[in-house]
Amino acid sequence: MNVLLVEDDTSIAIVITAALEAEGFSVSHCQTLAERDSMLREGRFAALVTDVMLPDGDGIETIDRVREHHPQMPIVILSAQNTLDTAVRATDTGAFEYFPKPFDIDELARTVRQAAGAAQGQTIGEEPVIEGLPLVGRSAAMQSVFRMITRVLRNDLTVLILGESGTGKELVAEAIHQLGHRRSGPFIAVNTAAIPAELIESELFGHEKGAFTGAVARHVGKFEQAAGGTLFLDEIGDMPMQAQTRLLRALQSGTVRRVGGREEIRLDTRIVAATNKDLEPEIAAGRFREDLYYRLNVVPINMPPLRDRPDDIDALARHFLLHAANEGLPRHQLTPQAGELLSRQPWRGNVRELKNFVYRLALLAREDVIDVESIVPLLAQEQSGANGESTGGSAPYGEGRAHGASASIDAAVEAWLAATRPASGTIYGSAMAAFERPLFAQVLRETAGNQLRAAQALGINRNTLRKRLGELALDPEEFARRP
Ligand SMILES: Nc1ncnc2c1ncn2[C@@H]1O[C@H](COP(=O)(O)OP(=O)(O)OP(=O)(O)O)[C@@H](O)[C@H]1O
Repeated sequence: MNVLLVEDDTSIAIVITAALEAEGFSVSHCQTLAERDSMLREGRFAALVTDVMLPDGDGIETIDRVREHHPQMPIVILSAQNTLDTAVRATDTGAFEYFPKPFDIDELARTVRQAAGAAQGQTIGEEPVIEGLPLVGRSAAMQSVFRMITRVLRNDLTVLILGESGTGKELVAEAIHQLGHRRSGPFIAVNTAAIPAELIESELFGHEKGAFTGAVARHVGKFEQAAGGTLFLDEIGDMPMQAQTRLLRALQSGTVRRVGGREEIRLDTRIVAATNKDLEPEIAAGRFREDLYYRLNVVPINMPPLRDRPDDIDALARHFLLHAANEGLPRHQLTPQAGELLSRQPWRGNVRELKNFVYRLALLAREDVIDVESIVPLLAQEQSGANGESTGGSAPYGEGRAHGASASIDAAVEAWLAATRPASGTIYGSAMAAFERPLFAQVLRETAGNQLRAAQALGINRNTLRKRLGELALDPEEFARRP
């Protein structure tokens, strides 16, 4: 069986060809769309494996030309642009499979074998593509999230999104809605943990007038409001038992009944649920219904914590800087070293914490180009818990790791070493000088520039202080309080 490979990167083409040949295929290779079209006219191929960005155009946009003459031919798409948008564009073509680069070459070869074996082709999706979804993720872990998203867009399978707080669960739910076949309907999000237990059923299922004291009018519940669209049930792990039972009944029967009502209303909504709780222990402890878990967990999507995908951090930080600027904050850029430093932080509050941090940075940074020096003090604050509300999340992190002030000094030292890289043999001297400057500045601030009191507080000789201040170009006058 012959496979046509369209790939302009010769070294990648060589590797793929070898893997496909090992799988028993013969491979015809070309580098442009024009060559692709002419080879397809002339030869017979069991499958097409194509890159997206080619010298004479886009491998996805021009797939219609292939489909016209070869409607049944399985197509496997390879792409270096690992955005959700590309994943969706690729699957919208009805491609057999989409591989973001870098990919596992053996998996690719196996997939082509499967595709050629099945050789049944698929129809071209009719759905237009929504550009510019704000889901950033180039890590392998996020690429598999994107793949899962593309698999549920044309069906109504229930999706359960699992992951720590701030990992992007709600954003993924929105993406499923906006890109899916129900996008013209509403997206209704309910935080089940935020609703008082006694109101939850009425919130979800609605109530009839007079159903209970205070029910002065009929209320249409979230299930009905979401008709034709998507219902996002957030924090499902915190739902009270009784509401769980009613939810299960609704999912089983495909109908809801308003509280105090008799009419059975057919469900017409895709359900996406999410939780940051590990549901299995909740089930074991009798706090979450096992049968409901199985009902919801049809398609699980696991959101990896940010610390497990450091490859995403630089791109996310740049994305948020851009957003901050679009929202009227000063426009900044990030140096590669600064991006690298951010990528090494734990971000216990995940993407939410990073986002808040970047917005604060955008607000506070004085330079247009943000380098390590602007980040270190803010990071130190972040890690000493000064911005506790922004760290969010209950996720356990790094047992045995230093906390509080010592953690912030650790982080500052690590960042400083990474950024300045003093020559071997000079590290101690440079580090002491780097540490002395902010230390002296702080003590001078506290003593309003009084050198005698500063020297006493520091426990050093006044002349030594004066000499060091000169060497460090610190002017005590600057710390004198102005009236
Ligand atoms: N991959 C991503 N790309 C861009 N922005 C993201 C991404 N992931 C998360 N965010 C942003 O981070 C913030 C937190 O995300 P989101 O609210 O979706 O998290 P969550 O997992 O639902 O959190 P919680 O469990 O606390 O509800 C949001 O502002 C969201 O837009």
